[in-house]
Amino acid sequence: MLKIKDLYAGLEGKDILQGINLEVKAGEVHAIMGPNGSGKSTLASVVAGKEEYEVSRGYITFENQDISELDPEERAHKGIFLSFQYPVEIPGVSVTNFIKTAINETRKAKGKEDMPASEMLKMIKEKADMLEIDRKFLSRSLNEGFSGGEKKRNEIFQMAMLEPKLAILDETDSGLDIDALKVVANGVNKLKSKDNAVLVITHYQRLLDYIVPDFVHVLMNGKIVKSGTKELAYELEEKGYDWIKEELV
Ligand SMILES: Nc1ncnc2c1ncn2[C@@H]1O[C@H](COP(=O)(O)OP(=O)(O)OP(=O)(O)O)[C@@H](O)[C@H]1O
Repeated sequence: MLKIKDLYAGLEGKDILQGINLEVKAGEVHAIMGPNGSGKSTLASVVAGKEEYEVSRGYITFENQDISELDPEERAHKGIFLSFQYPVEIPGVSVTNFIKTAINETRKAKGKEDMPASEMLKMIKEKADMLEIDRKFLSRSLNEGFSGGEKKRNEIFQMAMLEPKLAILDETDSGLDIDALKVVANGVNKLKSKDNAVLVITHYQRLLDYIVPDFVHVLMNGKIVKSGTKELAYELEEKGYDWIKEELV
């Protein structure tokens, strides 16, 4: 589904990513871990196509199509979803209206009509129930005065509604209390199928107890320096990153 080959990318002429190789197949969950500043969020942003980032070498393909030149909306329409590290506030636009617009824009890009209102309403109810989201929450202005946990819950609601092929979750565990963490993980797990994939960026092994990864990768200085299974996440939790740095010398 997603193939990243020898990717060098960054900002203002400086490469933060220094030769990333990664393949994510349909049905797989990959976790990216690594010390602060190693390039995890940059990788998420580059895959999602954030405009300030430039690719200087290598390529990214999604479903066998080079997406390196596509803008973020086109990538979203193809089914790539990135949860925002710092969600924007949009006063006057409710959670529900925002997602309705997003869904209909995606349909339009595929040449489909708007989703009928009754179908949309049914889907909103289903997904809100699944994620234990209060109905009152749905009519609030997007992210305005949301607590950290509410922001995350809203992101997962957006993801559940959009049903992306590739969901990239960046720092999803920050600010979540343990119950909210379970709800978020539950949402991700319900989205999981043999046809879609999840890339989850996290600092803590804890989240991976709930969203169980097939592969764990360690990013350091813009490179994937080690890959393994979920056991690697336990090892990192216990030992930190220094032992990997020592292995690399
Ligand atoms: N907009 C920016 N301008 C300048 N430097 C940036 C910018 N965004 C990222 N960087 C730099 O790129 C490097 C990688 O940052 P990135 O946010 O990708 O790391 P990260 O692994 O997600 O870190 P953390 O775990 O702290 O969230 C850092 O040194 C950071 O300072």
